[in-house]
Amino acid sequence: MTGHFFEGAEKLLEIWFINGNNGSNKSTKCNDLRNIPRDLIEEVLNLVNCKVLTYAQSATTDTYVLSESSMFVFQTHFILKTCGETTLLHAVQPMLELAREYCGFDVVDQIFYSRRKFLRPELQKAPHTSFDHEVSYLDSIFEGGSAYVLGRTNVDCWYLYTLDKTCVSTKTDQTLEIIMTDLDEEKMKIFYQEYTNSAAEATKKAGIDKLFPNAKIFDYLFDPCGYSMNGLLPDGHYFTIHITPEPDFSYVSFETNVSYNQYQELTRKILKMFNPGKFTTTIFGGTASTSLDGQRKMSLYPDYGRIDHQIVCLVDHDLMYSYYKKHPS
Ligand SMILES: C[S@+](CC[C@H](N)C(=O)[O-])C[C@H]1O[C@@H](n2cnc3c(N)ncnc32)[C@H](O)[C@@H]1O
Repeated sequence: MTGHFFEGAEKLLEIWFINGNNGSNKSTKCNDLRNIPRDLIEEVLNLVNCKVLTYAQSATTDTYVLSESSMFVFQTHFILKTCGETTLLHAVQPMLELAREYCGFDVVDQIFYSRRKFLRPELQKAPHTSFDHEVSYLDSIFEGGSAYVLGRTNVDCWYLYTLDKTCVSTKTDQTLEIIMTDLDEEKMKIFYQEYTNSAAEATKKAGIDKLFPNAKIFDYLFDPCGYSMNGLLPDGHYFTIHITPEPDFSYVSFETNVSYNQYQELTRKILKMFNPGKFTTTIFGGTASTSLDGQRKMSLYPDYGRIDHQIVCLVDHDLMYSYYKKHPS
């Protein structure tokens, strides 16, 4: 394979912290990741090989649109999502040090590192050259890590690394991620500067602004093509969409932490918006949030066959992975 290529598949890292020193494991006002100076966050992002394109703050969240995807910083956790040939895991150790120094967070409550199988793994830089190398890297930092692979390793699969322990703060959290490939070429034209003048116009044309009408949207249209957006909802929830529209390796991801009861409807809207040939959904939930049981029966979509469907029950979280392929027309 030669010529232009971009690895859309993101590496996704989420780290939750607690203050082990105050006995109660409760965070105080000083225990806040948003206290880390912005220039130090940017230094960490340099190590990962990505740049900040836009930065904004809400009452609950600092949000960064990056040259390769996104970062969200909340009081007790952060989410870093980077694509291309970035070296996301180089952010782990520096972020642990910054969290200790500026926020008094001396204990990692939980970590989730996940990604889909890369299209071209041979282009990745260490430690991302294989999942085994990523696991060894994380094992050198954390104790009690567990590594999982879901889906078919010879077709399409999804990897996860997490800590095998009970957690304090993540039990009520939930996340939906939809990863789409083989996208509709007509729909992907929206995300080329040749057809669309600005990021705001792309957001409108695609209907992204209608997904959560009360969201504040931070969007970016790349030259000559490509699109990234972060959305902040008034209640502190987020959503984020990243688009690689080139037909030979098209890729779109959608992620949100809004509540479970919206997932079915949201997935339908996203499928209509992008019309992928294949997609996976991962639904992640703390065991204290609404049970995944309802999702299990609901997650069927008319134009698609569900090829794989796996449920993993971790110590404090349940995870549902599903892989779908469009029916031949
Ligand atoms: C950063 S965006 C979205 C990333 C996201 N992970 C995805 O693939 O859905 C990637 C798209 O922007 C294009 N692009 C243009 N200039 C870029 C740049 N300087 N850095 C990263 N991507 C760029 C790529 O070719 C690709 O189509």
